[in-house]
Parts: sequence; C-alpha cells; structure tokens
Amino acid sequence: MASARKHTEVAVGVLIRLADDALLLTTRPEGKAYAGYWEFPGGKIEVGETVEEALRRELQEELGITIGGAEVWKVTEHDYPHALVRLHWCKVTDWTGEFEMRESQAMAWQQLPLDVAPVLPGALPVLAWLVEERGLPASAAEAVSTVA
Ligand SMILES: Nc1nc2c([nH]c(=O)n2[C@H]2C[C@H](O)[C@@H](COP(=O)(O)OP(=O)(O)OP(=O)(O)O)O2)c(=O)[nH]1
Repeated sequence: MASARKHTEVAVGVLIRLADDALLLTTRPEGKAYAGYWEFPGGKIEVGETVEEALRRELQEELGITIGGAEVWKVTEHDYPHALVRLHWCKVTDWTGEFEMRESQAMAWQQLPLDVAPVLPGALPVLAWLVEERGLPASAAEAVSTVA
C-alpha cells in the first residue's frame, strides 16, 4: 500500500521592487537540496506560525530585512525526491532594512525573462503567472530548470 507523504509547508516571498518591478531571486545555500539553484527567498513554516510570520522570520534570518504585510497570493505543490512541498506564495512590496546575505547566497534583481539559471522546478508555475500578469509572451517563462 502506498503511504501518503506528508506535505512540508513553505512560505515564499516574491519581492517586487516598485521602482522597476524587478523580482528578487537568491541561490540556495550549500548543504541544502538543490544547492546553487535560484529560488525566491523563503523557508519552512514552523509549528504555530502563520505564513506571514514564517516569511517574516525567514527573510529576517536569510536576508536581514523586515517585511511589512504579506498576503498569500498562490498556493502550489511540488513533489521532489527529498520532500513533497506545499508552497504558499506571497507578493511583498514593503520592507525595511538593508539586504545582507546571511547564508552566503547570491542575490539578483531580475526582469522577466530571467537571466539566471537553473531555477528550482517548484518555482516555475509562479514565473508563468508573473509572465501572464505582465502581458509578456509565454516564452518569457520558459525555463531555466534542468531537473524535473
Ligand atoms: N524558498 C523557496 N523554496 C522553494 C522554492 N521552490 C521550491 O520548490 N521550494 C522548495 C525547496 C525546498 O524543498 C522547500 C524550502 O525548504 P528549505 O529547505 O529551503 O527551507 P528552510 O530554509 O526552512 O530549510 P532548513 O531550515 O531545513 O535548512 O521548498 C522557492 O522558490 N523558494
């Protein structure tokens, strides 16, 4: 009998720089699954936390910034060999503090189509929605991911 896999709940921030609508991508630190892949910043939701609380904590820990409000925009799932994840995506346009890569990640403000690769496969649906929202050709979401 197949055993049901438990979801790992993850809060993810789509940080949008209002001056030019650029999106923030960061690389996954050494030692994690998919190290070096580009992703939107975020991390696992701990017991008792809301999505917004988890995102605020993760972005403080990883990037040194403090976000204002964050509301869930989309929820997606991805089944990786290492985990079945449920991703709670929030758009964030309001934060304070200076960016400081506390886990030695790389960061890049990006326009669509992205010019960084590879991107985590679990982030691809959101790239497609962002492309659609911005009225760009669907090819602008083409990827950039090397692993299914
Ligand atoms: N942050 C982030 N995670 C993503 C994205 N797309 C995607 O599939 N994921 C997946 C990868 C991981 O399996 C999971 C995030 O977990 P993580 O291991 O990075 O979280 P964490 O920082 O809390 O990790 P740790 O405390 O266990 O070290 O979500 C994305 O765009 N951003």
